[in-house]
Parts: sequence; C-alpha cells; structure tokens
Amino acid sequence: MMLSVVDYTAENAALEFVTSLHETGFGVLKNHPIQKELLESIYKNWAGFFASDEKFDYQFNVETQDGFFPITVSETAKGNSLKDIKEYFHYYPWGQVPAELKQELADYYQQANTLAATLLDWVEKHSPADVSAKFSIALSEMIAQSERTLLRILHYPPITGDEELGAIRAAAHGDINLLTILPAANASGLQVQLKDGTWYDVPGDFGCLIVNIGDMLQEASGGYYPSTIHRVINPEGQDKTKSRISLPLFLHPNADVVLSERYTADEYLQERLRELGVK
Ligand SMILES: O=C(O)CCC(=O)C(=O)O
Ligand SMILES: [Fe+2]
Repeated sequence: MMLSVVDYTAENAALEFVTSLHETGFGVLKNHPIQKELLESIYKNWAGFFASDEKFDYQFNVETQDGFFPITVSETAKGNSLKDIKEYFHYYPWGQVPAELKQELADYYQQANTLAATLLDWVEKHSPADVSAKFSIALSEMIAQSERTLLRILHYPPITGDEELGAIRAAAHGDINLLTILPAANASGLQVQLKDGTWYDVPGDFGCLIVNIGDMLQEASGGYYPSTIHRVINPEGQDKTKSRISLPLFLHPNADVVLSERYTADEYLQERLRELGVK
C-alpha cells in the first residue's frame, strides 16, 4: 500500500495526493494551510466540554442531527452489533453549539472547507477522462455553500474495563460523504484496511491532515476512488487512561446534487442514516 505523507507545498503534490487517494482511499498531507494553534485550542476546549455536564443541555435533534450524541446512543457501524466507545457533537453553522465555542469552530469549518475545495479540484484535474466525465458538476461545486457539511467533534473516553466485550472506539466503517478531512488526532489508533484484509496504522504526526474518500465519491466515480474501510482501535497499557479527541469534517454535497444514475446526494444519505440506526 502506498500511503505516504505528501507535502502540500511540493510541486507535484496534487498528482501524488490523488494517486494515493485512488490507490488507497486515503491521502496524508503535511505543510497544509490549516492553523495548528486553532486545532490545539479546539482540542483543549472540547476536552473541557465533554468533561462537563453542560453537554447534556445540547442533546442532539433527531430531525436535524445537530448537537450532542451521548455514548449511550452512539453509532453502531453498518453490519455491527456493538456500539462504538465514543461520544460526539455535530456542529453545523446553523445548528446548536455553546456560544463560547462557536467562533473557533466556525473558523476551522471555513478553513477546512476552503482546503477541501482545493483538494477536490486536484482530484478532478488528475482523474482519468472517463472518470471525470461521470461527475454531474465539478466536485468542488457539489459542496459549495452546502449546509450539510458536518463537523464532528469526537471524544473517545478512557477505557475502564466495563465496556462491552469486543467493542472498540470506532468499529470498521466507510464514511458516507464525498470526502473527509481529518486532522491527526491527539492520540493514535486510526487504522485502514488493506485489500488483503489486514489493518494498517494511518501515518500522521500531530499536524498532519488525513483525507479519505467517502462512499458518495466512490459512487460518483464509479469506484475509481475507493471508500476504504477504517476503524479506531482501543489503546493498550498506560494509554488506556487517556481520552482521544478527533475532528473529522465530512464534506457533504448539496441535497439535490446528482451523484450517479442511481442516487442524488439526499437519497443516498437518508438510506445510510437509516442503516446506522441514528435516524
Ligand atoms: O477518530 C478518528 O480518527 C476517525 C473517526 C472516523 O473515522 C469517523 O468518525 O468517521
Ligand atoms: Fe470514518
């Protein structure tokens, strides 16, 4: 598997990055334009949020899917029976969020969206002609001003030993959306599944950005870009006592964007949410 770290500022960055996405479903970037200080501040402030009971005032809205998802209702990955060991908050610019935490999330959301548009332009530019011909509109247009793009702040609590047998932080899954932008978390654990079924640690020190293809781009590209299965495993030894925070941005097309002959973005999403058991 060729999953090397691509220097965003290098001359051949776009081609290398898109090659990695095609071959592995993942790409890792260093020297990208998202501010590290902003990420550090978000991680710190949200560790505080998850540690306080204030979170229960932001219970998620079933219809609109914004707000806090406690560990008791956390997702069950498609095809899995155990719940993940995680709690999370869904931020949308129009959704609920504690006032004192809003500005930096809005800043991050904006920076990451801008970067995502550039990366989608890279994908478009370096796709074979028969693949780009399938896209109903430019990929970066699909997500432009989309109200559906979701920033998830994830908190994986320390492992206590009381977890359900076999449960892990995030069971093997593919992402539903077009593309996911994920700053390297404050702890390891993210793995991708190779074609032979074995698991491989995603490289990336703090400061790297991990990007992966979601099911919607796999669908739209006729499978040329694979939505690779990934998971987050539990820590061992000393690290059990540490929680883990991560911050994936799930780029979602506008609802009426045509993904393929079979689906619009909205039809695809509704089908997947039902399968996840959160809707
Ligand atoms: O926490 C991580 O590193 C990955 C989370 C993830 O894959 C997801 O929420 O879809
Ligand atoms: Fe994921």
